Amino acid sequence: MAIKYPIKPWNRPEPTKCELDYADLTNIDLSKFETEEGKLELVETIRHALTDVGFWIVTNTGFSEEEIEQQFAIGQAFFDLPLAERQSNPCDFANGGYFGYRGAWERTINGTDVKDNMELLNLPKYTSDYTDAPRHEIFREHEAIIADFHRRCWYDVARKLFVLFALAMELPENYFVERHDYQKPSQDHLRYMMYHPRPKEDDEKCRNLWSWAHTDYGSLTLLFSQTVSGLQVKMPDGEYKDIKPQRGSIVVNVADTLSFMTKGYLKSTIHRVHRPPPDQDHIHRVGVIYGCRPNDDTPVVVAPSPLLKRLGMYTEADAQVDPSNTVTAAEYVASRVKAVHASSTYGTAPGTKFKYKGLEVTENYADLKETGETVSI
Ligand SMILES: O=C(O)CCC(=O)C(=O)O
Ligand SMILES: [Fe+2]
Repeated sequence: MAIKYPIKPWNRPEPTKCELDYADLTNIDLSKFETEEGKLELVETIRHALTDVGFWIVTNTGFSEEEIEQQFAIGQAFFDLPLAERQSNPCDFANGGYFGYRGAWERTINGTDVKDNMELLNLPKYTSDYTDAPRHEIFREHEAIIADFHRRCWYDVARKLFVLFALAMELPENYFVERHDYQKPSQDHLRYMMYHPRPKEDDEKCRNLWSWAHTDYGSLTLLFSQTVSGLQVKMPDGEYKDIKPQRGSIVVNVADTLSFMTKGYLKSTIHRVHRPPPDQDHIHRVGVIYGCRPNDDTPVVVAPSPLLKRLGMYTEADAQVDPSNTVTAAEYVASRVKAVHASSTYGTAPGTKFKYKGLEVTENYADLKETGETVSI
């Protein structure tokens, strides 16, 4: 059968020559996971890194550089399709749905006339629950490669990190794995993403931000390292630092539900995407991301970790919570997706809170220090 959607090799952009202030992130070398000794060493590393930034560099994940570049190439091929074709299978934001397509230039940014420059496509899991999920023809044609990549993001990377987190928190090894079972329905997705360069004058009107400061909604985000700079993480002192591209590695961060399940011990860290440095600000910035979320029916309750108990963070009230009467991961994520995406504007006033039945995060906000604004909490 003739190939309708050939995937052209992807040319990785050159790293910036500008000097940026990079965050010093702990490296988690997953090749060590395979031996008992190595695994214990990783647990020690994680134990020390758990509470620092909430962002790590994960290496030796089993993905070759070629496999990763192939995913960027698939993303690029999708974004090269005619707009009408890309626009099929839109996300059902009104109902909190996040599988499918979101176009760029659809929303204005926080009171300005500048439009959102971010375009994305989220693919659900390759399991029997999602056989009938709408998928663009290009993805069907390359399904074998994409499905393999999708599954390995979970089995080879997220699963191992969940084991390490559980051990570091003195929980049964599979505590988090069971709550994120790849075979069960969840909002996990593989994302191809593109930021379109915008005129300097437009960027200046929205603080040069391509993605507003935010936390992610699920449990873990796996961001395949890319060479166009811009991703910045908010450090504990409130300053933003850049994430240094490291070919072949994955930048991993904790998101909201995992933070709730650990009473904030694991930090859902605020990050943003800034207009890239001058030698890269004309490049279409392609991203490949795996967003990991708890199984849809997982109650968002605090894990009974002996560590949290010793720290006084797991309280009697946490022990009394009835899991059958609690917000589920699917409910939380859907309500947040709805709040952020089912709107014609993007970005909220500094310090705005998103609340859903007792779960609360600070919503897409510009940095208070930068704006000089204050909020009463
Ligand atoms: O594009 C990036 O580097 C980060 C994207 C991001 O933070 C997100 O999609 O949640
Ligand atoms: Fe994010």
